[in-house]
Amino acid sequence: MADVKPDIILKYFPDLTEKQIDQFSQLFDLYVFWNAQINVISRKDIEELYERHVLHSLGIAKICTFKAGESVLDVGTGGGFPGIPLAILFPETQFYLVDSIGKKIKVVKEVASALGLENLKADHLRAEQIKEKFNFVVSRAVTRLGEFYPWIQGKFKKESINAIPNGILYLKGGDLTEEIKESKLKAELYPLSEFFEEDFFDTKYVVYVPQ
Ligand SMILES: C[S@@+](CC[C@H](N)C(=O)[O-])C[C@H]1O[C@@H](n2cnc3c(N)ncnc32)[C@H](O)[C@@H]1O
Repeated sequence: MADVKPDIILKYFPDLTEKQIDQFSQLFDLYVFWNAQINVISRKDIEELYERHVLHSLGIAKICTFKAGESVLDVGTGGGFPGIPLAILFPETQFYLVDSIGKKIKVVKEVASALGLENLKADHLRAEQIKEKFNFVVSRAVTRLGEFYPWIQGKFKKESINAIPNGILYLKGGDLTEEIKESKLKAELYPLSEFFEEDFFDTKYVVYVPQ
C-alpha cells in the first residue's frame, strides 16, 4: 500500500495551517469515493494521489505565490487539478475551475463542498465561452500551447499586485521547445526537478507565459 497521507505536501510546504493539513488529508478518501463513480484519475494512480496529482499541481505555487484578492482560472480542470490543491494552498485567492465535461465538474463541486472551499467556483463550460478576466490562468495537460492560447487570449486583467506579471502557468510535458516555437509565445520553462525530488514522468515543466 502506498503512503496515502499528505506528508509529502508538508515536506515541500511546511507552513500549512491545521485547516489546510486537514483539507489535504481529506482528499484521499474523497477521490477514492468519487473516482469509483466517475473516473477522473487513472485508477492505478489513486494511491499516488498526493505525489502525482496534489504535489504536482502545487508545482505552480513554486513559481507564483497567489495573493489575496487575485483571481485564477483553471482551464480543463478534469477532477480538479491543479485548481483544488491550489485553492487549498491559497485560501484568499478566488479560483474558477472549468471543464467541457459535466460529470468531471460534478466531482470538483462535490470535493470542494466537502472541503468547505469557499474560494472555489466550478462550471461545466468550454474555456472559449468565458467572458470574465483573471490575473492568472492555470492548467495541466489539456492541449498544445498553440491551440490553448486562443481560448484564453484577452481574458487577463491589466492590473497586477503579484511579484510576477499576470499570465499563464501551465503544467506540461512533450517537446516543449518545439511547441513553444510553434505557438510563437514568449514562454519561460521551469523544470519541476528544480523544486521537487519526485519524478513527474511526462509532465515535468511549468510553462509561464506572462501577459
Ligand atoms: C487530460 S484532461 C486533464 C485534466 C486535469 N487538468 C488533470 O490534469 O488531471 C484534459 C481536460 O481538458 C478538458 N478540456 C478540453 N478542452 C477544453 C476546453 N476548450 N475548455 C474546457 N475544458 C476543456 C477535457 O474535458 C478534459 O477533462
